[in-house]
Amino acid sequence: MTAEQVLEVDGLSIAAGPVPLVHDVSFRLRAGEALALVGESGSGKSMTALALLGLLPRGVAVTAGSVRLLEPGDPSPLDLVTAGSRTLADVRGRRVAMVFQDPMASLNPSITVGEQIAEVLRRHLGMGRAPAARQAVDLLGAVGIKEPGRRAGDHPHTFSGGMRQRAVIAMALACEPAVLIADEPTTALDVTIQAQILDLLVRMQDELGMAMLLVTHDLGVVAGTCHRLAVMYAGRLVEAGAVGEVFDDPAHPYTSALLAAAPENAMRGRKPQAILGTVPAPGEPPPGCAFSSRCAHALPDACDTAPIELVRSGSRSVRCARSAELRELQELREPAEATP
Ligand SMILES: Nc1ncnc2c1ncn2[C@@H]1O[C@H](COP(=O)(O)OP(=O)(O)OP(=O)(O)O)[C@@H](O)[C@H]1O
Repeated sequence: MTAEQVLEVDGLSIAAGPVPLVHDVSFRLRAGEALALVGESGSGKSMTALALLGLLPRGVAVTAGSVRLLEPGDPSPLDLVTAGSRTLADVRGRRVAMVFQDPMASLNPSITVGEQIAEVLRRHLGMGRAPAARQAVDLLGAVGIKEPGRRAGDHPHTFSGGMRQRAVIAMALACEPAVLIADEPTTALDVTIQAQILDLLVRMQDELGMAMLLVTHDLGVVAGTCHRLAVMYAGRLVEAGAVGEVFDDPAHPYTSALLAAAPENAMRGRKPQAILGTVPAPGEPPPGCAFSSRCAHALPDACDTAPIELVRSGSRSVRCARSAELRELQELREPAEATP
């Protein structure tokens, strides 16, 4: 049986004035499932994540599509794109929570960490002052803060970067949201701390049965953390599927190039190979495939004349005119011979 769907993103498009940034992005999140949204800087991952909670920067707006938050037995799910600011404020932190790269962006420097978490519990769950304070301490303990009773009374600046991110996670999870959106949650942290924070996210996700959208440019983070993977390029989804399947048998040359470029050697035994060239600027999309100018497999007739559609086949989808042929020829997989 498939787990219940908790979030349905359909045809989401985002623009900064006349400049389109994200085009027609669709994906589903199920309870207990982690979906990674990956791609190089500027591919539109953060804009997509921010749009889900109505947090787009000034001047950037959703131009089409819907983000439906589903609840079992609810015949009319909430569309977060059209929801009013009050509804969004109620949903944020209660049903859908977000963790950003910089924990200080989510923490108020002048209020103790315990009070900030308690405030979320009071606001969203209507808890009294004393029980909320006690629950805040429990939450800090649950995310691995030592001596949580004492640390709850400290201000954020007395916490290390990793501990601050743990506190932000405690705050995000305080109301046991159905969906957690984590945008590069470990990018600003030391490598050893990164692994601990990822472990924490996976453990909490599992314990609470949450759905998680993990935005990352780092494929090393995806393996072992996420079940499914959606790859974005120049504002479009170019491939999606189960992590193991996509890693073993990428269907898009861009995914293949990202795997070959991953320092964590997602393609084992190979030296990371940089992807040459640059992403086309948002306002100047080419007529055909946006990756064509960087793709070793592009053919002018097949790839450069008309937009390439996203084609679904079972749980996989891919936007590449030559995908079937290239997979058949094993052109996109890890080369058999590993270089020492
Ligand atoms: N405030 C803004 N106004 C207009 N355009 C923006 C704004 N912020 C970002 N963009 C543009 O939107 C596009 C998508 O950016 P986005 O931040 O979503 O990419 P990303 O994949 O998350 O990259 P990164 O990992 O660097 O954050 C980029 O072309 C970027 O220049």
